[in-house]
Parts: sequence; C-alpha cells; structure tokens
Amino acid sequence: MRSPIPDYLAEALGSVEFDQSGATADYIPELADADPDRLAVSFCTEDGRRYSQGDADVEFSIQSISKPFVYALALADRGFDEVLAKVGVEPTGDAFNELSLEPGTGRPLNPMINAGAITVHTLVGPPGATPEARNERIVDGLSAFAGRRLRVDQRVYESEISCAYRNRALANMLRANEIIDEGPLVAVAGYTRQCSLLVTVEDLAMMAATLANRGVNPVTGAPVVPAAVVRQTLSVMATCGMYDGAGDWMTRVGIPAKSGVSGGLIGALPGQAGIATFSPRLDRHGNSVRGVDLFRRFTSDMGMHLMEVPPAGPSVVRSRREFGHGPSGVEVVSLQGEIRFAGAERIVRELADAPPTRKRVAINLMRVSSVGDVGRRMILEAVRRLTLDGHDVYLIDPDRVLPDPDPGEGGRVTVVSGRDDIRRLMSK
Ligand SMILES: NC(=O)CC[C@H](N)C(=O)O
Repeated sequence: MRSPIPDYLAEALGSVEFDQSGATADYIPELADADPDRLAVSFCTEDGRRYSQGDADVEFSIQSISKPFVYALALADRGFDEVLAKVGVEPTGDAFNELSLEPGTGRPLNPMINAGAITVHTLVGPPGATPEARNERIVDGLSAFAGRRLRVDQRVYESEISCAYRNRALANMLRANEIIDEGPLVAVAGYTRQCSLLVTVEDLAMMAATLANRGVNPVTGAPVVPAAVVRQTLSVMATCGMYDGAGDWMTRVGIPAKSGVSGGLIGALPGQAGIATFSPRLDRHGNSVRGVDLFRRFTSDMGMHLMEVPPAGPSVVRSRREFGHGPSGVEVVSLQGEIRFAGAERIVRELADAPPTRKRVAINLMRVSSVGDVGRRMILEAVRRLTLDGHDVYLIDPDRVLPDPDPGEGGRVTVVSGRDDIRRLMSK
C-alpha cells in the first residue's frame, strides 16, 4: 500500500499555494531578497519517520527558531536557577524586537523575544566560556537536534550584522542593567551568528521531533537535552513562541511553536511528532502567513490541539475476580491501558470502596501499556496499605511495566512473571 500521508501533505500545500499575502522581512537585506514563493512542509514522527513535500531541500537561515533550542542548551548547561535569574517566562504581548525589560528586575520578559534570546545566548556553555567556544557549542547542539552538521550562512550573517542597530540597542540596555556581563557587540555578533545557521524544513522537523521525543533525537538516538529542559522549553514556546500572536495561536492551533523571520515555523507535539513549514511571506507579527494557515489546517484535520484529548477509554480496572475460597483463595484485580493520575485514582478508589475479601490479592498488569510516575507511586502505596490490612499481595507483571516495585515501609509484594507461576496463582 502507498502511504496516504505524502498525498495529504501535497494537498495541504496546494490549498495554500495561491495565497500571496504578507511580505518577506525587509529589515535584513538578504531575507528581503529571498524567493517569496518557496513552500515546504515536513513531518517527523517521534520514532523518526519523515514525510516531506514541496521545497523540502531548500536551505534558509533558522533565525528566531534557534531561540528555543539555544534556550534548551543554556538550561542544560547552566541549570534552571541561573537562567531564570536572568530571563523570565512571561509572554509580553509585544513585538519580538520590542525594547522592553521587566520593571524592577530589568530582566527580559522571556527567552523568545530578542532581548531574552541575546541574554540566553550568553548563558550557553560553561561559565567563562570564550565567545568562540560558545558559538561552537551552539552549532554542535543545534546540529545534534537536527541530526546533521549545520553551518552558518556568512552572507546572511553579514547582511544582518551590518544593520543590527536595534539588537545592539537591546544588548546595550541589557549590559547597562547588568543582565549580560560582556560586551554588547560580542553578544549581538554571537546571537546573529546563531540566527544565520542554515536549515531545511526537514532539519527543522527533526529538531522539533527531538523536543517532542523528550529531548532524544528520534533518528540518531542521541540524547540532546534532559526531559525537564524539554518541558520548560515547550512551555515557553506554547506561551511566547508566536510573539504578540501567541494567544490567538494557542487557542486556534494549540501546538507549542516557534516562528522565524525567514519564513520557517515549527511545532512540537509532545509524544507524537515535530512539524515544520517554510514560506517566506510574513504577517504583521513576523509569522509566516501560509505556515500559520497550514498549521491551522493540520490541527483541525488531525485533532492536534494539545487541550483536546480523546474521550476517556474504558476503566483502567478491567475486572476483579475471585478464585478459590478461604485462606487459599485469591482476588485478581486486572488493570488495563495507560495508568496516569486519573487511572491511579480509579484503582485506589475501587480498592478503598470495596476492599478485597480474600487474604491474597493479585494485581494483574498484563494488559497495562504504561505506568506514569504518579501511577507507579499510587499502585505501590495501594500495595503497602493492602499489606498493612493483612493481605499477601502479588503483582502479575510479565512485561515489567512496573520495574523494581518497592512498596516502602510495612509493604510487601511478590512479583509473578512466569507463565506457570501466573497460572498456579490463578488456579488456587
Ligand atoms: N523573529 C526573528 O526571526 C528575528 C531574528 C532576527 N535575527 C532578529 O534578531 O531580528
């Protein structure tokens, strides 16, 4: 069978192709001259399969789409406290290059506006790293997200740096407020270099997929940044990634995203896929016109809005069955599906409302697909409380969905995983 996904993507591009509204960024000469008709899309799944259509092998400068990735590197290199002390996480409602800092602290409001991104740029690498070492770390880090070696487009760099008056003004304000502690010109040069890295829409989709995949590149398998850093980065993308269009974006599209003035747009759908589009004409917020349209379409066609979840599946407590009588009897509580907070609550509720009557209780995890952290803790606490109530507790877990079960103080549990042991337990 031929996959329907490339056909769908081609059809989606066709539906926006004739829209010529918006304009290429005019404040960077090299971008003003870009071919405005380019159009491309790429999807990269969380297990690394890519689907692309249109001008998918055309390179363009990454621009502001570098911001979330460099933020992730700074968080990984310096830790949350150091980065948050210098840059906040509040959406501004202002344009990306607004000359605004938080009253009182003088911090940039968030890492997605230029003031925040210039500051974040200076926080990559170990403290005291030279500007060259920092630039190197950024190229290496972004390349790890993309799964291939990226390079700087010198012409774009020079074109932007030749008229980076506004970013220099921002950097001077940051220096005056002691938010950055090095020369403003050096900070702007490094930041502009980071914005000049060349990518294709396929690179961007893989970079976004690495965020969607808890920080592990789904194709190379390289762990790029820790999961806690990904959570922070995606949260900031969701609230600040589309600048003064962020609220409209989050309500209508509902995917953590980031745009850039060269016309790129990425979205990272946690646990599912990275998506990227490329079309250089921009709206008044500096976001790609056709890119925004494509994302709206993807969300409504494929139910990608983060706040829209499928209806709850069948109860995680699949059945409770009693075998045998008296002391040799056993109650088997069979669970199923994914166990997160709501599922775990259901399990403890049922065991509390209708306590098992047999001495032996077996919790059967054979049909459980995954157990989240809270699910694990609540199941183990239930085991502990059942033990304290006088039960002998067993976990039927041949696939080890609950590895190393330790119910803690006063709890005891026997893991049953062999086929014969399971049969023996149930037959008594
Ligand atoms: N929104 C953007 O893509 C802006 C990036 C650009 N390099 C700038 O600093 O102005």
